[in-house]
Amino acid sequence: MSVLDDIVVGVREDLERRRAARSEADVRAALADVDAARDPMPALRARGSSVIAEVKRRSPSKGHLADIPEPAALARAYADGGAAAISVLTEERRFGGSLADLVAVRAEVDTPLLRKDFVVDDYQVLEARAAGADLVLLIVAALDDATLRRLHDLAGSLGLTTLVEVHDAEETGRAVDLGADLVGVNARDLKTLEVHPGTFAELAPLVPADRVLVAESGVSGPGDAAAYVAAGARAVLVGEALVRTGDPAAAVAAMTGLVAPESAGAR
Ligand SMILES: O=P(O)(O)OC[C@@H](O)[C@@H](O)c1c[nH]c2ccccc12
Repeated sequence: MSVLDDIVVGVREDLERRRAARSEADVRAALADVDAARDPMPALRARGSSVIAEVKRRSPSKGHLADIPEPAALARAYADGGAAAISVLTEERRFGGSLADLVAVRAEVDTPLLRKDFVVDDYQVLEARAAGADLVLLIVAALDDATLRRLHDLAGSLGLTTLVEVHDAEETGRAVDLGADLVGVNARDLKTLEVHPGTFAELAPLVPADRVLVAESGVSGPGDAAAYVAAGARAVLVGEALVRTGDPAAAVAAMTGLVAPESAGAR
């Protein structure tokens, strides 16, 4: 079993526990009480790079990254640094997150929020919106086409933006065919956990220029961000480098507003 398959097994167990405690009908009823979802696309399409800053305590590949006793305080720093969106990892077993983190961050900032998890079931999309998320991640490698489309449509019907994550050419084709406006290229292969920094430049030309590309994983600072921007990224999604620095606001600001040099291939 690949690492991804293994993670999804645990995610399904956890989600069935939550569904037993709170019915889907209850979650749907709660949707009436949340503010309309914020649209992250105008900021992501604007000139100059954007940062999607992640609240991440640990990962299967790196182990412990940061304690983050107060996710809201970290999110405040990200917002102050000019993050276009904030990603909150809600997976519990491997990443040490929870939906409670998302709720806490939502109460603190007005920035668009991404629920970063292994979404495989309608229930998770509904609970994301009910918790105040504005975006959800859909990982192409974890979903068959019918499920990918159903989750994408459900998210759209709730006003959620989907970040559709790919790590090879086949998955990129599936994301493009789906009509995904926001495509994330994850340099970390979730099947092996290896990082391949060249993946972004390989896959970017396969994505039509009207879509917004996000470079995900292994971005350690402005130099990496600039390289991705030159290869066609409008945004970088950064976790580890931001949760480990002493000044997350400054770190976000340093990766924001970068523009591709004239010589870079326009997408
Ligand atoms: O901490 P990094 O290397 O900056 O990576 C952030 C983000 O890309 C990574 O957390 C991630 C990308 N896609 C995911 C899917 C599930 C869990 C986590 C991820």
